[in-house]
Amino acid sequence: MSVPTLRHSSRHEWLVGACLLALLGLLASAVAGGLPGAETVPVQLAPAGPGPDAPITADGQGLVVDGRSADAVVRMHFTLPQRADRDDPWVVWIERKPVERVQLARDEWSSSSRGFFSPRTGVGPLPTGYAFALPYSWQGDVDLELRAAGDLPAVLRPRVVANAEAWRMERQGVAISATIYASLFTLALLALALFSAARDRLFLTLFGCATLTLITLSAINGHLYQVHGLRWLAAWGVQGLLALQFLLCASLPQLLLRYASTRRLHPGITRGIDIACIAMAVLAAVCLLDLQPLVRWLLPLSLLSRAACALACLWLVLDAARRRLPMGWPLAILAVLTIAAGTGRQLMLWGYLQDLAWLRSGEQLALAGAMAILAVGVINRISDYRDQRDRDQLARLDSERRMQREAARSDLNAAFQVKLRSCAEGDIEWTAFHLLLEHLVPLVRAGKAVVVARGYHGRNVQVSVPAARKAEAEAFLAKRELSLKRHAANGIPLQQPLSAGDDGALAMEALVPLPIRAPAWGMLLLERAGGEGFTTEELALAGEFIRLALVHVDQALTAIQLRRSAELDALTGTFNRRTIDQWLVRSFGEAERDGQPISVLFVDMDHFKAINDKYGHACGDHCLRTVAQALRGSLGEGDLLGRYGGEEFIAVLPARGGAAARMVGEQLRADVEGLMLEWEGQPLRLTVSVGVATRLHNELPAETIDRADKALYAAKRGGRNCVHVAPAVFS
Ligand SMILES: Nc1nc2c(ncn2[C@@H]2O[C@H](COP(=O)(O)OP(=O)(O)OP(=O)(O)O)[C@@H](O)[C@H]2O)c(=O)[nH]1
Repeated sequence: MSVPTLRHSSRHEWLVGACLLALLGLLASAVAGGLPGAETVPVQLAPAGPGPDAPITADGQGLVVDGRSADAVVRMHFTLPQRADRDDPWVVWIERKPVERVQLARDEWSSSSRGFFSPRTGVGPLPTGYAFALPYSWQGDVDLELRAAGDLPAVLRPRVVANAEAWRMERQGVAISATIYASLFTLALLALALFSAARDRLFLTLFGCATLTLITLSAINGHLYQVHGLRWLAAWGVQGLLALQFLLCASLPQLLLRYASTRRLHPGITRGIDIACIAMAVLAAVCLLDLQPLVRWLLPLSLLSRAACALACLWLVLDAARRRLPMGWPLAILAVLTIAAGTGRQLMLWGYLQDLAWLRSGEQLALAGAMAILAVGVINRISDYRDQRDRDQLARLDSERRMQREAARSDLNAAFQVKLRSCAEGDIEWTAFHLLLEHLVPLVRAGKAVVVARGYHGRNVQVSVPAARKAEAEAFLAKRELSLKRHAANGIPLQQPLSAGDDGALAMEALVPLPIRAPAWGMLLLERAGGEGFTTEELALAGEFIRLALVHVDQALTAIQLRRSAELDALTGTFNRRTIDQWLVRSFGEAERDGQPISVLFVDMDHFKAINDKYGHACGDHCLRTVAQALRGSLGEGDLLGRYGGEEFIAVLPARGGAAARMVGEQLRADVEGLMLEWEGQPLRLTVSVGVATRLHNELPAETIDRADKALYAAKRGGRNCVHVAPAVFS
């Protein structure tokens, strides 16, 4: 299947606006949640011992964990005011960062040790920070030792807040994390449903990315290890986190590549992205295999791959936006936001920025938002598939229709060839139009159809379908004959709604003129029930069928004329000598088979040369035609008449013997003698001599003709204008 064209995204602008507004609302609420509450006690960090390199940030607010698993220790100093509410003690609250352990201690008191990868019960389902409740009795100046260690460099900024404030921050974190997880989970389900519906691997990639993002973010937040069945994943520690980040960095550009269909446009760059993605997937595998010599390189490589992934994604979405792909610009904006928030979060982890809620969750919210926008963009493809499917369906229907029409056209052609060949001359037009309607009406879904032709080859023809409504069609045509004739002269097909009849039913009528030469005219009328008109294609088809019918009518008529000119004598219209010879052979064979007599008469005009000489050849021709007509009139149905030579005719009389043949000969002679002929005002008198011969047993046509010829000669010698019957043998 060809790649569907992606379309302009303007119709989703409102949706983009709504999404961005929702996202901004969430961010605003996150920022509000991150502001220090009223009940916060200022904390000052100081070196725990006399050593020169205290692990404290420059502002004196953060403990620096260097990522080498050795404990970093600082002294916290703060002054606790008197608490009114015993149920709301002071709490040391530390942003949840991936550290192995963090603990507080003072004299004999020490808190329990907390760790990112050692999930604890009783901290809520989606913990945001490490909260250590301080004994209620503590008041005034307090010095506490804070210890922390981890495999990743991080800065911990302890805050002393009222318990209620700590819970507020926790609830805030739960709301934001739940929003992110729920949206990613919904997206993953949606992508899976879309994949099963559309069978496009793009949706499968979206599903994979949404799922991977969900897992990675929940791992980065430490929530993944809170899930009872997934606690074992914590065994991988930081390397598990890095592996997930590598995988995510490998999958996001792949998703964007598919979304942007850039593969075909920039093969070099996309091949580079592919190779980088494969390298990141390999690094993810290395993380999980825990290959010790490589471990120290994994963290810088992870930062590098995140930067590379960010750049690749930015390039892809900017390219998509430039090409005006659906959701291109909103996605580009969110990509920039995600990268900015991700950079801020990393700076926060390293201690360059304060622990603010929007820095904590901004990247994740922006990433989830970008995935949602991307999902909207790729869902747009569904309509492209639908358009493509509709186009395919139309093309299939069109080709089916073409094939059907082509088949009907060749059927019609074959029918014309078979039926018109065996048609009598007078039936050719009617038969052709009938065949035309028979083939056309089902194709154009016409309820009724009529072909009317006036003066076509000198004939008036009218054919209607269904035949049962012929009388109705005739009455209808009689009323409109004049207007139809006028329209036929235009030669342009048209259609018009028919005025509703008594039953109120609507109908469309198409008029397709027959291209025949004036003064003849003709029209094809098609009627379809209902308001649906005939398509241009249907009218064109009707025109084409009409032209085909007219061509075949002309061919059939020409064939008949050719046949006739080959069989008949051009001057007299009687059979020519070749035809008569063929008929004689056939008739003699039949007489032999049936045991019937057969006679041959030779009729020769008397003194014809004298007429020619006296009045000219035109007069002679006229006499020949007139005599031929008279002879034809005197012969019976089954008798044959032909011109055998100049002024000599032959008549073949099947089933008649000598006496009957002689009588016919006498009749012919008398009829010619009785002709009242005139030429240029002068009366002409014509006579003929007739020689008769009846077939003898086993006699061949040539032999009988020979005897008839001799009998004619005898008649001529006997004074002309008489009949002589040939004896069996001339003496
Ligand atoms: N006008 C005309 N004359 C023809 C045609 N074919 C033959 N003829 C003429 O017919 C005449 C035949 O003459 P003849 O064979 O002498 O016979 P005849 O004059 O009829 O004399 P008898 O047969 O002996 O009575 C010739 O003059 C031919 O030119 C034709 O098609 N048209």
